[in-house]
Amino acid sequence: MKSALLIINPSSGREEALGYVHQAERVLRDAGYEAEIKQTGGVGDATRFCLSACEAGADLVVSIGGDGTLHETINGLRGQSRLPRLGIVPLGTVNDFARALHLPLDPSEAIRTLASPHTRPVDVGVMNGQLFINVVAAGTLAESLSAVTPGDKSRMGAFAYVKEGVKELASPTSHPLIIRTGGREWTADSPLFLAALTNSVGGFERLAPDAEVDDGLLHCFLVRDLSLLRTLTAGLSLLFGNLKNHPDVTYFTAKEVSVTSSAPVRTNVDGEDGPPLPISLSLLPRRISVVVPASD
Ligand SMILES: Nc1ncnc2c1ncn2[C@@H]1O[C@H](COP(=O)(O)OP(=O)(O)OP(=O)(O)O)[C@@H](O)[C@H]1O
Repeated sequence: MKSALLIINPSSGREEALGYVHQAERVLRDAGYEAEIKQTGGVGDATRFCLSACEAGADLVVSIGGDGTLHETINGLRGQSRLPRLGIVPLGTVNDFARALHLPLDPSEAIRTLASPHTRPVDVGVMNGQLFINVVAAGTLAESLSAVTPGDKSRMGAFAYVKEGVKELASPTSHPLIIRTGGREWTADSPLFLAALTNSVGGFERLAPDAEVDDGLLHCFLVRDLSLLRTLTAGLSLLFGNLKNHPDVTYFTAKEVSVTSSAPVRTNVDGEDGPPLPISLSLLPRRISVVVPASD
């Protein structure tokens, strides 16, 4: 019999995940899995649960929660030679990765998808030895996203991020950032550097419209110091999927990038607080197989 581990974060999004446990168990049992269920209680649990499932030879690991739970779950796959397939039931606030993969955003439909025999290989990012699945951001705008509280997320959903972002955009602060890739180098006072693996960042599905989950590239945006007027035009470019062409944005793709600063600058990785700069980014092409609907 095949084995599956369901990792459930009861606090994700609007705190609805536990209500889907029985349905998920039933779908997996009908698909021939013996399913174990583990509930996270705090930071690092999803990583530990996933790691022990890998070591026990699990065929499928399912993340039931938001992007943060998914981020912790995939970090349990680090260094493993035989990887289980990854199932995703998006129950977070934004669910960027599920959007990028065109997975069903309706939890019941996503649970039915777990029985699908189809998978799609996806790239995984590496930042200072940690894995990420969606995006790394550095700078004051990234810090403002980390200021969103779980209470705000439960109450306001994705609007909680918009609220903090708009507050920061009204008077953005910049830090001196140095970006290096291959033989190239950029230095700029910047409120934001982004490296995205997928097109969906913070719920904006048009931020990096060229990014594919399996293209083997980091899609990088360096935003230079902006006046309020230019901030507004950059906001519009973001909405219309044209950010990379904005005159104050440097866009490039790379397989490896480093970001340093002479100032203390924090990062945000997959929507969660990350380490301070310096960071080194790279990726593992098509490393994880994600269960997708039959039509994908
Ligand atoms: N039982 C728990 N109570 C509180 N926090 C938890 C619990 N289990 C895990 N966590 C923490 O929840 C965070 C992940 O939340 P997740 O991203 O899944 O939901 P979200 O923040 O609502 O969604 P999104 O990332 O889309 O904004 C991680 O920091 C994790 O350590």
